Amino acid sequence: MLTVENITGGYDATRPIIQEVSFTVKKGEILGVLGPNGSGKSTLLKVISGILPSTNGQVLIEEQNIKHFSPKEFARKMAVLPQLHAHAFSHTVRETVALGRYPHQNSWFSTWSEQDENAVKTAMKQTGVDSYEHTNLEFLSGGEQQRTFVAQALAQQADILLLDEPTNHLDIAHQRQLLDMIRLEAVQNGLTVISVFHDMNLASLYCDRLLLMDKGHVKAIGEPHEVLKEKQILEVYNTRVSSYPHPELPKPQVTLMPTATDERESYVVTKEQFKIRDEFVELRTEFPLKTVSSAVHNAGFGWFQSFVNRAVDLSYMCSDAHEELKSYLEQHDFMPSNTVAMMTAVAAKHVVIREFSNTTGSIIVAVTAGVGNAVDVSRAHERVSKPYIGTINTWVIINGKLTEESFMQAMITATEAKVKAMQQEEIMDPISNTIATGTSTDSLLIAATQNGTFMEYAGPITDIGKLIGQGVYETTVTALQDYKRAKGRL
Ligand SMILES: Nc1ncnc2c1ncn2[C@@H]1O[C@H](COP(=O)(O)OP(=O)(O)OP(=O)(O)O)[C@@H](O)[C@H]1O
Repeated sequence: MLTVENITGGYDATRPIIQEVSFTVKKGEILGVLGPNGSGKSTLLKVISGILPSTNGQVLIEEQNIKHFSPKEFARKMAVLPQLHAHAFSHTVRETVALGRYPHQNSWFSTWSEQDENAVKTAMKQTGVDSYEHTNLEFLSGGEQQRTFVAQALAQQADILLLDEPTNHLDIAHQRQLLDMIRLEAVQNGLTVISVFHDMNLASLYCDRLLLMDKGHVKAIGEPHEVLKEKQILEVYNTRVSSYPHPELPKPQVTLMPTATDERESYVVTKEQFKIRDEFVELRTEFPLKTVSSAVHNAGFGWFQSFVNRAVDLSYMCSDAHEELKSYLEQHDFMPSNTVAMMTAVAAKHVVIREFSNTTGSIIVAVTAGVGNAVDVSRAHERVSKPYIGTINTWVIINGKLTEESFMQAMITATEAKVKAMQQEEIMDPISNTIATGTSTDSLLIAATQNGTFMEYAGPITDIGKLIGQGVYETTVTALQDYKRAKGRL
């Protein structure tokens, strides 16, 4: 365990750079150090590693003050990758890495052991520099040089590793490779790591805890979600960020919010922009719309400029509907990465498109309703049969600026309105013989221009919620009546 106790220090005793810094790092833990330029991150590492003096406080390794270690003893405890290297360009990669073995030798290179050899070879392999071990550093790229210096620090086989921007110069693949490897060393071999990062997202992904420096002081220390708070980042960096979850890991990620004004002009989507083709309904917009949907293609949140509701034959069967739909979009001149698409068994000509407005703004609702597969969701557990095609696809396009909360509430409001329409039209679940709440494959899309009226909430008592409720209900009722008419039931 490394303990930093109330450390104050810097380059000049009369002007301490870091002040009263305290924290502990457990064995096998990775602590990421963040902070703006000049906040004292590198200075902190230099004071911890004894390169710079402290005027107050102490650094302890396993409860022993580092001042009591001999230089070689200390080097076996702690290895340092500095931010700026004294580039020994005339050395080969192997020679540079071998320098890391210095603390393990009695006299300079005279006792090169098998253990030294193995440590150098392993470190070169771990960092992927073994293939150019005999090349002089001057002939390597910045990233390759960086990895050689990391290899040197690893070859030192110290218990604690201090890294100053280890991913400097590295491409995304080498960033991942290096940090995966360091994480593995921490988890499997108990390597303790303190590393300076500029990239908050990488730090969040790979570190157990983060320490945020501000003007030489510790502003915050804790797990990534405790440190990467929007307000805290704004205070320290004077920069607005937005935090979002990593898609696979419980690690927050942040994205920069530019101060530059939005170049998009104010614009609205109108009903006339919808086109009904033979095989699909399409909407193409001038600017991307922020969208959340359960569509087949590009579900979830995103920004998209074209929207497709494709009619397929009742017998449509495909082992990979995602791929098939993607090539269909390409064939029909849609850019798949910029398009949300869903499928229906209802002919495109049966789509019902309506525009609704009140003082808050306007929305357009488009519904295709096929209810051959109607289900009462509260009785669905009684079913064993596989679903067949018969889907209600609902689009709600909103001229306004929604929060994420409103997007979610808009989905609930629209779903409730659809259920009410099913009730109104007495659409039955043929198996339970109760009123259906939808079909087993319904899809919903909410898309907003993100300019115009700010809509913080979209529940039924808000102006926008009222529009969605009325709009989805009335449009769905009409679509259901059309469906019945088409089936000759009315
Ligand atoms: N060699 C030096 N002599 C005197 N002062 C220095 C020296 N190096 C840095 N400083 C000062 O110490 C302060 C902190 O610098 P430090 O390098 O620790 O910041 P940092 O957080 O690592 O910044 P960066 O993100 O830019 O690498 C700065 O105000 C800087 O001017």
